[in-house]
Amino acid sequence: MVIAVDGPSGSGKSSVCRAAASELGAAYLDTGAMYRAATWYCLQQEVGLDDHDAVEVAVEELPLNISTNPDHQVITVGQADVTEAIRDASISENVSAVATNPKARALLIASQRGIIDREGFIVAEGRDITTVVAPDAQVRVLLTASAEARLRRRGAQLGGTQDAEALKRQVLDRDTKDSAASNFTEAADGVAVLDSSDLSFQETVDSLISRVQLAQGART
Ligand SMILES: Nc1ncnc2c1ncn2[C@@H]1O[C@H](COP(=O)(O)OP(=O)(O)O)[C@@H](O)[C@H]1O
Ligand SMILES: Nc1ccn([C@H]2C[C@H](O)[C@@H](COP(=O)(O)OP(=O)(O)O)O2)c(=O)n1
Repeated sequence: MVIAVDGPSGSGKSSVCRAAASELGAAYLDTGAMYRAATWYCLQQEVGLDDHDAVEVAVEELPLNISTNPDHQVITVGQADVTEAIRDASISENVSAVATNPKARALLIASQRGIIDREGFIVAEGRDITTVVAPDAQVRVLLTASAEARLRRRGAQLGGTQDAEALKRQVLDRDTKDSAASNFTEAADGVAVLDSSDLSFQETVDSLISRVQLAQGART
């Protein structure tokens, strides 16, 4: 069974999907981490992010490894453990350049489909999982939250280190740029909306799990 979750920045995708996968005993795939790792690699190789062809080449040779264990997330690029580094503000502010590169997307999407097929029982989250990567997923959810809730959550998550302007760039402005590559603001046909604005973290996890259990019941 494949559980596909999309949504804007700070809606809770990574934390909610990781917790739900852990409770369900499923694998977990953070596709945003793959775009972040690709961006880290481009910056490390000093590839100009506006140079589309150079970004393509870099993503083609990207030596990426991403774990699918929800309880132990490790992301490596070659020998470098980039698990922490890809969350840096410098990556958040540059990642849209890779995410809006069509060839880079095609390469990463192919890799994501390979991981999903290999795992079988998996919660995969991002921006285009319900629509492009795994449109046939048995559970398809658009996880949303108000802009205010998303800014507040991201600010708290980063320990109050970012000022309001920086947070806006990393959350709202990035969503605007990313919208050019995929539509994650409206639910496509057959995709259920889960609005987490007024839910606690655990209520959001429980809501996702109950949708999975409903789908599991429908299959037996
Ligand atoms: N329903 C919720 N209520 C309160 N906080 C939440 C909720 N969902 C997520 N969070 C918190 O918001 C922060 C951002 O969530 P994250 O999973 O990183 O979002 P995304 O992957 O969509 O960008 C995390 O610290 C997370 O624990
Ligand atoms: N399936 C996906 C996943 C992420 N992206 C892009 C959009 C985002 O700016 C980056 C990083 O995604 P990530 O989910 O880590 O971002 P947030 O944690 O939600 O802020 O990758 C994408 O285009 N398609």
